[in-house]
Amino acid sequence: MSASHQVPILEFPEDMEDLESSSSSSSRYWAPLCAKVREACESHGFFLLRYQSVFPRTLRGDMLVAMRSLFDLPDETKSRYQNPKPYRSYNGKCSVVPLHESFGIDDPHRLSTASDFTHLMWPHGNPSFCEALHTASSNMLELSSLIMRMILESFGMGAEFQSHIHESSTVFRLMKYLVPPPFQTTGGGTLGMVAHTDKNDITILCQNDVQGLEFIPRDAQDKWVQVRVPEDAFVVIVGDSLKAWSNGRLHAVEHRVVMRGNRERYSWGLFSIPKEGAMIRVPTELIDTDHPLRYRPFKFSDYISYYVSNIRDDALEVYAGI
Ligand SMILES: O=C(O)CCC(=O)C(=O)O
Ligand SMILES: [Fe+2]
Repeated sequence: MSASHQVPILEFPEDMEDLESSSSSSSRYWAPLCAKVREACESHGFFLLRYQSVFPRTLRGDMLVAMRSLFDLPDETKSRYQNPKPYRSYNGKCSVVPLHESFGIDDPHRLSTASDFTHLMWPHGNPSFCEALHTASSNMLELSSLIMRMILESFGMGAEFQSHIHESSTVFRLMKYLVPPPFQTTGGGTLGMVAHTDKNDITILCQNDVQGLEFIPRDAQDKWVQVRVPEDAFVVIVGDSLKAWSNGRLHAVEHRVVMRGNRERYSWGLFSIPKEGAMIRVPTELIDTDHPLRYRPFKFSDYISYYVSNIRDDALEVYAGI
């Protein structure tokens, strides 16, 4: 892996909450950290993040137990979860990526939502699953809002743009990748998730210790690079909506999952998405002679509808590019 393809690893300190406060001594640390987040989002479109206090080891363990219990349910039970919105319903072993299974749940940081989903899967309840889902999504939502705030501040934008954060909701995705058949495990591996850019603002992913995530570096448009995600790290990914909002300064990285070896992979992620009806509009602060306007204003929901019916790699440019 060449130096430019090294994935940035950031670490947020345990006392992050104190740093966020605006006193001048803490801002000496806060501002450089915001700049590092922005730099990673501009140069790579994603980064690895260590931030123990958001996701202690015990919660990771609880999430993995919870996910195993969910995906071990009979297909018939899992298929009860149907949702008309794209990328939500139980999606199992489809013909394009037969190794992949997933659920997408809207806002399970609300206890009632986590509980409804749990009761649909386990009519007699499953308190430990519900607790893990609710806590994981609440903590990851907090982290996602923090990262959005850091990005805004790195562009010199303060409270007046906080609406961009508040006008977002979330989808929490639970994913399992099956072991590829033995004849497919050698060489290039088997595709677990097709190449794509995320369509939302920011994605925060966690996984078990089975690797598989790959990305195309910003400066090498045709070369896939494997990422080794440490077990205690998050992967933070910039999506198309944030790229558009930033007038193309931030990079929405193309990524995919390739399965090799003989162990199952589990991952879970919080996708922050603009709220129903919210417009994505480049702020005037991000338009200048070096950065002429690249995207027209658009509604996220319209963009998703366009993407779902056209599925193309250059969807953002074709749909909203100027
Ligand atoms: O499972 C992973 O690590 C990646 C998932 C992903 O890229 C997605 O759901 O958009
Ligand atoms: Fe993705």
